[in-house]
Amino acid sequence: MKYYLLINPTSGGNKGHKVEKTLCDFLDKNRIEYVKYISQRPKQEKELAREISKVINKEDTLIIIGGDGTLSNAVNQLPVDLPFAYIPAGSGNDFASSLNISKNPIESFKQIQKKHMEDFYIIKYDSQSLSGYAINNIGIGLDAAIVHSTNSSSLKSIFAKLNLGGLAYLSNAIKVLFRKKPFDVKINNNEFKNAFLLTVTTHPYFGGGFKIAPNESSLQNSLTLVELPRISLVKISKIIPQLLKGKHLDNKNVYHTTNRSFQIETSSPQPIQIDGEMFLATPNETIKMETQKRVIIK
Ligand SMILES: Nc1ncnc2c1ncn2[C@@H]1O[C@H](COP(=O)(O)OP(=O)(O)OP(=O)(O)O)[C@@H](O)[C@H]1O
Repeated sequence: MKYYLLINPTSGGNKGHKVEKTLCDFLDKNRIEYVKYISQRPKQEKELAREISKVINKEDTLIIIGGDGTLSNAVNQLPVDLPFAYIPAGSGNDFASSLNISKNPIESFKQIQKKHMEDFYIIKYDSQSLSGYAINNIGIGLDAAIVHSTNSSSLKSIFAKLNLGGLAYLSNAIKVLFRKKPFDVKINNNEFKNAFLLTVTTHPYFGGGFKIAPNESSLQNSLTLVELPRISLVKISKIIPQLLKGKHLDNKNVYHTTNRSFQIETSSPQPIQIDGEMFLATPNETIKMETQKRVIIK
């Protein structure tokens, strides 16, 4: 029995490397057998996940160490029935928050050692140009533009080092708010005019800790869709404090619904973020999203 560690050392402004060191010192000290797979370049965790899944035995445990992006890339390559564990080392760590996984690496490792397995649900998506799995959320429009702006901002790693991942999103959200144009969209064949923000999520957390869907849970076989039309900036500014308190769904301008699957059709090209990675939806792209069961060791 051994542990397979898949590590992104650069995640969370090099937090991945610190977590690797702390964990490996602990494993060495306690004579626990492990093998390290360290990603040396962006996206290499995909290859490493495929390699590990070919050699790992039933009694072994795969532990993914990195941020939400690393986990998302790895999960997309793993067989759906392969249980895995996760130790967060990102800047936002929304996935870890969703399953209450400790951000202390030794604490979360001790929990993993107990080998408690739990079913949870991620998003399976499919369209003319995109297919795969999302562990957190898929956003179209404003949401994607914010993620794009945050990822390309030099402030992200500074905020990460200060443990303020959410602040990086908030400052970029305010910047993008003034620029993004609304769009028309069909959700399960119902027309929504002037959509501005549209997110489908499998758990509450979004953008480094904001609860966009406070009642959703990864442990539930469901997805929540939240949509906000382009309303005046005065009205939007009233929603921001509500969002910070997790009360925005009470606002009459915010549409939300929970289902096991959604079909979304965009009428114009729109940026899409899938677990923080940017794509572009072509006009009339139909994106189907549904729940997909996975197993976590925690
Ligand atoms: N050695 C490497 N050098 C640079 N980038 C890497 C390396 N290994 C992996 N990556 C890439 O780093 C990107 C960011 O990783 P990740 O999202 O896990 O960290 P983060 O952005 O700090 O955390 P979060 O998503 O929680 O904010 C991923 O797209 C991943 O492919």
